[in-house]
Amino acid sequence: MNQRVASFMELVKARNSHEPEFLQAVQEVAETVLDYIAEQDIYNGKNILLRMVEPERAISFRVSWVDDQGEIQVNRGYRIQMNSAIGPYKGGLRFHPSVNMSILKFLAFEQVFKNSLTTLPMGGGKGGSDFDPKGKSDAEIMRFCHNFMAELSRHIGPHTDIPAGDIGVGAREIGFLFGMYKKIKNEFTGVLTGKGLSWGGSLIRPEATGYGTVYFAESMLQTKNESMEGKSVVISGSGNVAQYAAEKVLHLGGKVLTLSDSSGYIYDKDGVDAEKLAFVMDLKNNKRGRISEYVEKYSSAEFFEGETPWGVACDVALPCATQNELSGEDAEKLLGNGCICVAEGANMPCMPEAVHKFHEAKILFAPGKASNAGGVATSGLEMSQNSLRISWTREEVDNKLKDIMKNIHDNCVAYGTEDGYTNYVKGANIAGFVKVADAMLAQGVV
Ligand SMILES: NC(=O)C1=CN([C@@H]2O[C@H](COP(=O)(O)OP(=O)(O)OC[C@H]3O[C@@H](n4cnc5c(N)ncnc54)[C@H](OP(=O)(O)O)[C@@H]3O)[C@@H](O)[C@H]2O)C=CC1
Ligand SMILES: O=C(O)CCC(=O)C(=O)O
Repeated sequence: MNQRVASFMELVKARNSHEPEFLQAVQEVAETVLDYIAEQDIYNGKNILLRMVEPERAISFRVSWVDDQGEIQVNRGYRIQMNSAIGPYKGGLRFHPSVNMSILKFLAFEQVFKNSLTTLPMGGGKGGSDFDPKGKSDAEIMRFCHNFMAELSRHIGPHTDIPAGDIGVGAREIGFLFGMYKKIKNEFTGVLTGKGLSWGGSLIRPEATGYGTVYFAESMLQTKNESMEGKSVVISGSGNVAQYAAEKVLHLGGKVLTLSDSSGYIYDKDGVDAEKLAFVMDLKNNKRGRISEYVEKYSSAEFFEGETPWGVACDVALPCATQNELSGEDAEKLLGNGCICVAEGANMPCMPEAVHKFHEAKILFAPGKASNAGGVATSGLEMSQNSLRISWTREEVDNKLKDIMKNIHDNCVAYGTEDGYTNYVKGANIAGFVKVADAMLAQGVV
């Protein structure tokens, strides 16, 4: 760590000492952006990054609700409104027992850079709750979502802050949240994205994060005259992002070898084909089952309880589950098995030691804030369609998504290439920073 970064991190740590994930995300940006800032006269002495690491607003609130046994339960709800320099706050809601300020601040901070990279006018935010949707009935989920929105509705709006889904928040939860917002405000507006198609949602939004991650990986591979065709691909997770990443890999002629959840991973030596993927989608999205059930249906597969899939030999790895799920040791296994490309579908799934090893080995590595930006970009397209009261076709949205991902890729290359190697982390951080920083400068010290 150079002195500039060390001094900066000392200040940030003094204020956020109990927030390891947030410090991890800030340090990665500081390491790539501070030297760039020092070289640019316009940013020098303006403390822009120091301002960017402080949320404009961090809201924490009580969510009480009644379970199916008539017991009163209490959870904590949050919304971090990180930066609104280039547009209203935008970012998902996560319902998971691990949710706390550190995790949401890291996600909100990354969201600021990601949203800037999309080139759409969206600031960054993130929110959620330590509520665990696993094992809850639909009625319990509905009561929780309604009580969560009863408070959140005071802080959001179509011109202020537009939440969406993330871990544990999918189409069902967005429906319940939207229903309560509409009731409280008595208005039908595009206050959430990821809505159902018949009430303001956009085609391709469910697919967008996974598809976008694979479009990004394909662009990276093309810089080496390679493509997804014929590649073996290891994917973690089996939720929204993993499912549609797997679908796009299949469209492009790749072979999906693994999927996982928090109980372990399945390895299918024959590959997860379209029919098997449809089984997984039904299992996860409707039956809300466990990935281990895959091996009861398909004998070509094995289940590895409590393990992650990074030891399986592959050409391409797509971590699509959660933060810090791929360690330095895992990175060594991937490199040892000849992996040439890693694109993050999840937010910050690779630990810093893993990223360091990928860079050292000079393989293709994309940070989530660039490679998974297709989800929020398509949310931006949903907002445009809501404002214009129109809906674009599937093909129109998919083409816009492809263009946006290509543009993000090219911007990373422009800002991150040195001596013939593209450091996509550096490229994404600087390209994301510049747009937000310029807007902050123009708006003065607010
Ligand atoms: N949805 C979106 O549009 C976007 C999502 N992302 C990121 O992608 C990642 C996945 O999100 P999404 O697919 O929407 O979420 P889902 O809730 O649909 O799926 C999450 C998947 O990750 C697994 N998982 C969650 N926590 C852990 C853990 N601690 N260890 C192992 N596995 C875990 C889940 O398994 P289990 O069911 O057992 O918990 C599940 O398979 C997150 O990092 C999210 O922030 C990024 C951009 C946009
Ligand atoms: O679509 C959105 O607004 C949220 C997407 C998101 O949470 C993310 O990019 O991590």
